[in-house]
Amino acid sequence: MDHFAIREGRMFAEDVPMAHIAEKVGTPVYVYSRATLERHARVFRDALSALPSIHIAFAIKANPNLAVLRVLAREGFGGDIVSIGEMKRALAAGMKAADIVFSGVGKTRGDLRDALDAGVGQFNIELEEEGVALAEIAKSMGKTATAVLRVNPDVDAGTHAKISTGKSENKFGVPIDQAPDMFGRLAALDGLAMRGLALHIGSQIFDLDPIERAYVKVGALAMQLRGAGFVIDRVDLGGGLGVPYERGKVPPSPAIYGEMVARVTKGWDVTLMFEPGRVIAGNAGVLLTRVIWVKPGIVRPYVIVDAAMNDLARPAMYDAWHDFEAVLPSGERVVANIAGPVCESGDTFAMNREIDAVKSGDLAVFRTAGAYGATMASTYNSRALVPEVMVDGDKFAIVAERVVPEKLIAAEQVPDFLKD
Ligand SMILES: Cc1ncc(COP(=O)(O)O)c(C=O)c1O
Ligand SMILES: N[C@@H](CCCC[NH3+])C(=O)O
Repeated sequence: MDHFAIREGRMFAEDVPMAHIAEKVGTPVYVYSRATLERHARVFRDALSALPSIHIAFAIKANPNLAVLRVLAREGFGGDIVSIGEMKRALAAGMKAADIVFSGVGKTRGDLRDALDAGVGQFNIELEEEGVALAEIAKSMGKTATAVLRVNPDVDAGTHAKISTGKSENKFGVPIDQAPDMFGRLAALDGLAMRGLALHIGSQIFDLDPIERAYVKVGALAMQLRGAGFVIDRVDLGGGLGVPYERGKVPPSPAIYGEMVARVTKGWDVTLMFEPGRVIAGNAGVLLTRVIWVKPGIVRPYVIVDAAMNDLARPAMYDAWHDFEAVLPSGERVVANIAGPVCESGDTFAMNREIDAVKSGDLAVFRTAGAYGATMASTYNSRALVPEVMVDGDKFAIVAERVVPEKLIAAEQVPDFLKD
């Protein structure tokens, strides 16, 4: 069921007309559907229901909005964090510290201390020195940190180069051939309880084969370590499942993924942990925008919208596709380019795309913008920070306000030495 559907000629978010949100909040604005988020959380959980023991930690980087995290906390999800800022958000949204997994290659000693202090449930160690530091800090605090070693299985996830994380040249995880000895050295440290392994080979993955190959490698390593006498009671399988950005390009469903996981991990006798981000939030949000001008071009017209690369960075960063649809479609279609107002040629959402015909003042949405959308927004060109709205049936609420230039200017100062 699509919660951003055209009914009686106009687009709704659940039961709220999109035009109503634009009128009340202005544009550009991210619009999230609570019902979609809940459905995605349940579909993902149900897909793993055959597994004996699981823990799902939403990858907070995908969408750290407090209301979004609150919905997922109520669905029993923990959080996968990569910063103390994300930890603070997870806790503020009602996730339990024990359900938080701390990933990331650049946790500082201060980060490790803050996370231990808060009672974070699992540390995914990305290099030996980090593990040694974690052990020392935990010991000095009279604590024991529960940890797993993130391995880099050297598998190509077949995704965009900038979002691949499991190849040997990527910065993530320790080389799998060095993992057995490193695990042994870390397991011997006071202050650290090494309990298993983690991996995550990339994002927006459409092919389950590389994921399966990576899981098989990590499973074999887990069994080898257990055979050597180590306690291995958890394996964190990461996230990465793709979503359909473009009609007709459909990734493997969570159910198919769940069947593969059940088959590959049979007999592992561990708690399996998952860190889904995009698959939960991606299609639970759209970016609502208004057409400023339609500029005749030499080759094609440019539809200039009031959203820009600072609001939705994915097209500029990864040449990513986001479907563009009019809120009041006339049925007429045109081929056009779509661009934002930012002073960069890269501020282009689509080139030579067949889209709904739109004119100045019309509303439209970029779809599949609920993950890696608002969270990657900036204020480049001194534009306001884009606001976020959540819809729940026929109600909606602003869940992040538009941060206007006056507020941004108020956080800056001209120093005394420049005041004369
Ligand atoms: C360690 C880790 N876990 C989980 C995720 C979430 O990935 P996705 O949003 O593709 O599910 C990422 C991002 O790629 C990640 O780096
Ligand atoms: N930000 C990326 C995904 C990165 C995933 C985090 N490791 C995207 O928008 O597709």
